[in-house]
Amino acid sequence: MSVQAKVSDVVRIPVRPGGERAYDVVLGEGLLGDLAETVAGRTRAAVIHPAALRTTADAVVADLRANAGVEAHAVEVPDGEEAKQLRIAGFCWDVLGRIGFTRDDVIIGLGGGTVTDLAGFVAASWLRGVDVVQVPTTVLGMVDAAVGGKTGVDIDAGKNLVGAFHQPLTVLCDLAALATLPAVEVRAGLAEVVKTGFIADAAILDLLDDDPTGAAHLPELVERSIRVKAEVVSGDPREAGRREILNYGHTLGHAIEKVEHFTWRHGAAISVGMVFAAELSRLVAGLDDATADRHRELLTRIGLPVSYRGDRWPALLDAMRVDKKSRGRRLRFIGLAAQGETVILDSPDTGLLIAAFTAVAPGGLALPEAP
Ligand SMILES: NC(=O)c1ccc[n+]([C@@H]2O[C@H](COP(=O)([O-])OP(=O)(O)OC[C@H]3O[C@@H](n4cnc5c(N)ncnc54)[C@H](O)[C@@H]3O)[C@@H](O)[C@H]2O)c1
Ligand SMILES: O=C(O)C(=O)C[C@@H](O)[C@H](O)[C@H](O)COP(=O)(O)O
Ligand SMILES: [Zn+2]
Repeated sequence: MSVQAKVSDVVRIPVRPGGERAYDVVLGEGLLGDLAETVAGRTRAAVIHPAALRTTADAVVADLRANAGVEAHAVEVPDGEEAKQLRIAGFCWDVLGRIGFTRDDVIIGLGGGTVTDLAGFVAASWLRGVDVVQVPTTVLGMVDAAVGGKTGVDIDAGKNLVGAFHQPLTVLCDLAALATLPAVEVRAGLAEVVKTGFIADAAILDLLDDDPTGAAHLPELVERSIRVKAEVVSGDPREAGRREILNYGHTLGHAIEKVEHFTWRHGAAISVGMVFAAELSRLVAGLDDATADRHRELLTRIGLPVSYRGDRWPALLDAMRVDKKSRGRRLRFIGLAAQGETVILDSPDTGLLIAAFTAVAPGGLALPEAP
């Protein structure tokens, strides 16, 4: 495989986080060829990637060596959430040490959200911060993970609990990469697209109603989602306030991921989390029935899960307490008062939390009996 030439129109979406690096998210087909120009002048590049993208990574390395004069190295990491581990960050740091990576060298994150999160974290921590170019190759990576500078790894105590904010140099979303993406991964990415629809851009939901596979409108869905994320992150890069809306569905979603030992896809977990958030919003924020019901209907049509085991409630509640939105002993959720109108649900009553969870637990809660 060789790096493709540019074949289509390119859209540039600005991310302008005040006080932090400004950059563009570039969206089009055949963008890998842009990498040589982007990193020209650097001495070294480390291309962090999973096995599934080995051929692409090798082609990028060859291109950077031949056309940018950069000493490029492929750094292969485990697949999926297995990559987002301190042990794997340690492996990457060892490689960087071995190849003598300096402050003006550049890391390239080539892969799904797990890889861009890991590569971003390695870049944030190596020598206290080096540049990273994000090249997301999944729907989820393009519409969400690679944009906005949240980087990190999972630990036993929970999801993304160790990390840093570190904005990339640029984000290259090459839609051609999605040709090899398995359908189950497309569906997982659509969960974040649906999230963006409910919190901000209702047109997204209409496009998915029209074709729940996403295929008919994929470039538009990706572009619309990136535009929302870019706008939110530009206004609040360090999540001091409004950026929290991007966490819609994530409080329960991340808890499910933890309880399932990170074997669930992120998109699948937040799909259940959004149905729960919608039920809670119906109970405490006056969300209308049509919008609340639309969550379950649309996510089901896409093929995403909308329910979870009732007997796991105590473990989920424990996991939610270390969510980054929690303050002291207060659990906080992102809710919806209406389509596109987010609200903070601060310390909802336990009975209402249980009522909302019961709506996503088909067999009921089946809590352990009191001794
Ligand atoms: N930093 C953020 O703001 C942010 C936002 C959303 C999600 N995330 C994180 O993103 C992660 C999920 O990302 P994901 O859904 O992309 O999962 P992923 O990175 O595990 O990728 C999914 C699978 O697709 C494979 N793959 C990737 N690109 C491919 C391609 N083009 N062709 C074929 N196979 C390919 C991968 O090897 C993997 O097996 C989670 O860890 C989540 O927490 C981060
Ligand atoms: O970019 C954000 O901000 C988000 O919350 C986007 C989420 O989709 C993403 O899963 C993020 O990694 C969650 O962040 P966390 O701070 O809850 O770990
Ligand atoms: Zn997410």
